[in-house]
Amino acid sequence: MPRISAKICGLSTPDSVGAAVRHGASHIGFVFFPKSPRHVTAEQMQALAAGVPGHVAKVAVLVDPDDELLAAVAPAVDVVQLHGAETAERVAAIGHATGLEVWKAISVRTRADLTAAPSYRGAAQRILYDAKPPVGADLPGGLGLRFDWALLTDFGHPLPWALSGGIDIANVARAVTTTGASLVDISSGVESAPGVKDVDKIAAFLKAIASL
Ligand SMILES: O=C(O)c1ccccc1N[C@@H]1O[C@H](COP(=O)(O)O)[C@@H](O)[C@H]1O
Repeated sequence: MPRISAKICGLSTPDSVGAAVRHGASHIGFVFFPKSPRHVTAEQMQALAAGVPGHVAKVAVLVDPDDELLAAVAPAVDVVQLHGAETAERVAAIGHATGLEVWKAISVRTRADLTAAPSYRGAAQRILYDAKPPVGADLPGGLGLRFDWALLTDFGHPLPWALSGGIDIANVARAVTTTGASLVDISSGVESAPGVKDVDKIAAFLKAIASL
């Protein structure tokens, strides 16, 4: 079992799913957000996820989802990642309604942004720290942006957590050393263009993770 686990996010082709699974991803993510170049429908995700072995957790990345979308997606995944402005009450309700593990993404630019995390205790099972997008950005994540990882160095994490935002093969060792993350989440960093996953980059990234 590697010391550091990795979620490869924004998968939309059988090849990229295969590469993530074959090379040891602990989690694979599917984005349900029409403005995203990684957007998939529930039907596409079900087809992509069909042959994924049980030890690889399937994560649905959702942004302020309504109940209809949740009902369409939840039966085929193991984890719901909420990347919008969901309150703790909404996060808890989604957990109860779906029976799934729920991750809440927190957008970070300054230390003050971290104060949102404790409010999700008892509602989410994991916090995902991501970089805050620029004002007016089309996407709340998946922009390849980093935040100041040193902000997490002495932070008293209220919940299990993962690190995301601008991680790539060149910086992942520093990301892990600086923050102490044991689970990292990557999307843009294993792409050749927005939404286009590169199977060689996926393989190289997971190889690098295994050696940390
Ligand atoms: O990837 C997207 O398009 C996306 C859309 C809507 C919400 C979240 C999205 N991606 C998440 O963003 C982070 C970081 O991605 P990156 O490595 O910086 O590109 C990751 O958690 C994705 O799940």
